[in-house]
Amino acid sequence: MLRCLRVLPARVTRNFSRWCSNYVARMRFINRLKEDEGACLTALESGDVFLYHTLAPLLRKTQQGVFQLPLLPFKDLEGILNRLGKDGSMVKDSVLITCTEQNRALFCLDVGELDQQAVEKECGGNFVDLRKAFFTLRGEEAPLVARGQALLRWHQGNGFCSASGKPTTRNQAGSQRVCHSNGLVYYPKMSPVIITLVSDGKRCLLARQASFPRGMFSALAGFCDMGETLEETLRREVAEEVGLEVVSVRYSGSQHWPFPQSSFMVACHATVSPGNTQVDVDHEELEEARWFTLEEIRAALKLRTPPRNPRDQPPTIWVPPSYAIAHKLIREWVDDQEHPYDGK
Ligand SMILES: NC(=O)C1=CN([C@@H]2O[C@H](COP(=O)(O)OP(=O)(O)OC[C@H]3O[C@@H](n4cnc5c(N)ncnc54)[C@H](O)[C@@H]3O)[C@@H](O)[C@H]2O)C=CC1
Ligand SMILES: [Mg+2]
Repeated sequence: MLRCLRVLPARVTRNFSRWCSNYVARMRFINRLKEDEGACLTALESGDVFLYHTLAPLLRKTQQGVFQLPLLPFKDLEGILNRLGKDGSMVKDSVLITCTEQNRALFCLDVGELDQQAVEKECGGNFVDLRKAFFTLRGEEAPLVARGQALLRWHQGNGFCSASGKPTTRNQAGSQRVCHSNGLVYYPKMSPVIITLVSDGKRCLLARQASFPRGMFSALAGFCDMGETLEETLRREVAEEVGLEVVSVRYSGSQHWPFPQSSFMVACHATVSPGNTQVDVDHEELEEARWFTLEEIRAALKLRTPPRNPRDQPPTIWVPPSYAIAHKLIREWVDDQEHPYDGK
């Protein structure tokens, strides 16, 4: 980032430092809310809450036909709960998600114990499956619903201490749970996953699991084993799933992936040597894996995803849509092929 800043005009760097100091203040504020019960409650009372019903987020369709995540001010939500015959103090069960750039704390709450249709009517929206919400929402809202569901799911599944069997209690922010009988503290869990696009210099390797939608191919992925480095996971997964030995690894980026549960996806490019490209697929894990040329990948990237006509014969090859980190890896690979790094 600093290297980029050197070549930016002064106006841009001034704006960046203003944004940066606001960012630092926000991050410190969020951190304080996790530690300070009173401050967190005050932030909730002046903040906004978005809703889930049995882990399905509430969305609202605007007159322009765009789906949005409705944010309900604390007082409004208290009123809605009272009208539905519930004690409004239930809002205090909300879990802290983030703080907006306008410095409003943002929380989420699962109202699964209320009648779904009654809440929908009161709030003017619909509870939809997370997968649909994640694929429909725009910009920043998709990661927010994913994060909210992951935290709520974690709370719902960690109400008891696995050592004592006694109930655990959460802090106001919902960033941890404690067993008071033995002092054990539990934090939300994610499973680290490596996802990698393997290249032989001219082609890239994509695979499909039997559970993927018809025609969809993606990068190779696998969960980290206990004690492994990411590089070790990557080399092992590629060896296990397609029988190839990786010779180099380059980090690309990361993404929280909410399906089927919370995974922390770390995306990397990998290469095998051009003399070692014979694919040997583990059919327990993958239905198919094969090398694709640049032309085939360009054609797949041009398709609308998922395609309108998935029953076509023969099936069209398509790749995950733009919000999936696999898509970013594939686009980067195409860029690298079209504009190879010359080392300068
Ligand atoms: N965005 C994308 O394009 C893709 C995303 N993925 C995601 O990557 C993740 C891992 O991919 P897979 O190929 O399924 O992994 P994988 O190749 O490690 O195989 C899955 C198996 O690993 C075992 N396993 C080990 N640790 C596990 C854990 N913490 N949770 C669940 N199973 C565990 C289970 O036996 C499971 O059947 C999944 O969350 C999947 O949704 C996978 C492929 C493409
Ligand atoms: Mg796998």
